[in-house]
Amino acid sequence: MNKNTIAVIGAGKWGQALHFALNKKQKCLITSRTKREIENFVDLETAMNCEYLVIAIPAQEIRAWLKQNFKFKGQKILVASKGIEANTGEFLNEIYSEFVPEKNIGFISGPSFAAEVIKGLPCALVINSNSKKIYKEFSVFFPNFIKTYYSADVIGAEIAGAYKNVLAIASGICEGLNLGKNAQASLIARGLVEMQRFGKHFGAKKSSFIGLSGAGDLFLTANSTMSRNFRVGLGLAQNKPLDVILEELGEVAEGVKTSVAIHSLSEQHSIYTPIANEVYKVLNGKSTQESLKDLLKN
Ligand SMILES: NC(=O)C1=CN([C@@H]2O[C@H](COP(=O)(O)OP(=O)(O)OC[C@H]3O[C@@H](n4cnc5c(N)ncnc54)[C@H](O)[C@@H]3O)[C@@H](O)[C@H]2O)C=CC1
Ligand SMILES: O=C(CO)COP(=O)(O)O
Repeated sequence: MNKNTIAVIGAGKWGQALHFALNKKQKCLITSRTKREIENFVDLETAMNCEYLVIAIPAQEIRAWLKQNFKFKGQKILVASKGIEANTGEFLNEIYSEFVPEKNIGFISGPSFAAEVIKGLPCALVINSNSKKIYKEFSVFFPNFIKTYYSADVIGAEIAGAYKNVLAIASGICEGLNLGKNAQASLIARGLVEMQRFGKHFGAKKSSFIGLSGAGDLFLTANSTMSRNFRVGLGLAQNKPLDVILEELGEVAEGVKTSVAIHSLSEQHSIYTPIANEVYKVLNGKSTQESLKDLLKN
């Protein structure tokens, strides 16, 4: 393993933006499945030998990717994905725990559209880890336009980052149906309460939901057409079939699969999650008007 080296794995929108940011203060490598014309692009083996790895591949792909490619040699990992595995309902920290010891892993969260980070625009993010050492070591890599905070609430940050994608779909539907700003603010505020309730069940701290990882990322994503999840909602409001919406999008919208995970986890654990459940149902064919009626019922 090469000491003091860092690589980003996954050269999608977020991987490339993180690579841009992390390449400011020191050399940062990047790799992906297909070769890209990006500065410091390397093959997977070279990247894997770095001491620090930032992994930015979609949540649903992580388990298979780790099984196929990952060999733990003492690397420190920063997970940049936001989602919950649909077919198991497992959180990403649970999946990673089979491959990486807890003291070697952190999760990055907070409001961060890749398109703004790659322009060097300022933002504030949270590195969540059970080890403060991981925060300290990764935070020195970040450039001065990104302020980093520490939190030990891994599950809170994970749930907030994953849940807000589902709520952004709901907010996109609200916008697409022209329900007005009152409705949208109500939806977002109740969404925040809902994700907090869901999180509490799994041991998350309330403070994570009112900070950058929760409210910060939710307000960003649920209010902007820059969000892929929000755009999925806009498409659903126009009665476009989901496969057409996703084909047009051409990038990952994690909320689609995460809604499946939240739906099954909330049924299994009897957690009241009305907004996420309606998103799940609309994604499975329920009309948006019917869904609105059901959400307005007492
Ligand atoms: N784009 C953004 O603004 C932000 C995205 N994220 C999260 O980062 C994650 C990645 O998102 P984006 O980069 O934006 O998506 P993207 O759709 O732009 O790119 C996904 C990348 O993952 C790679 N990939 C897909 N399946 C793979 C597999 N089986 N093995 C290896 N690589 C695979 C693709 O080749 C592609 O490079 C998502 O969980 C997303 O929620 C988090 C914060 C901001
Ligand atoms: O997580 C994000 C911003 O923090 C990106 O959101 P989308 O995946 O909806 O574009």
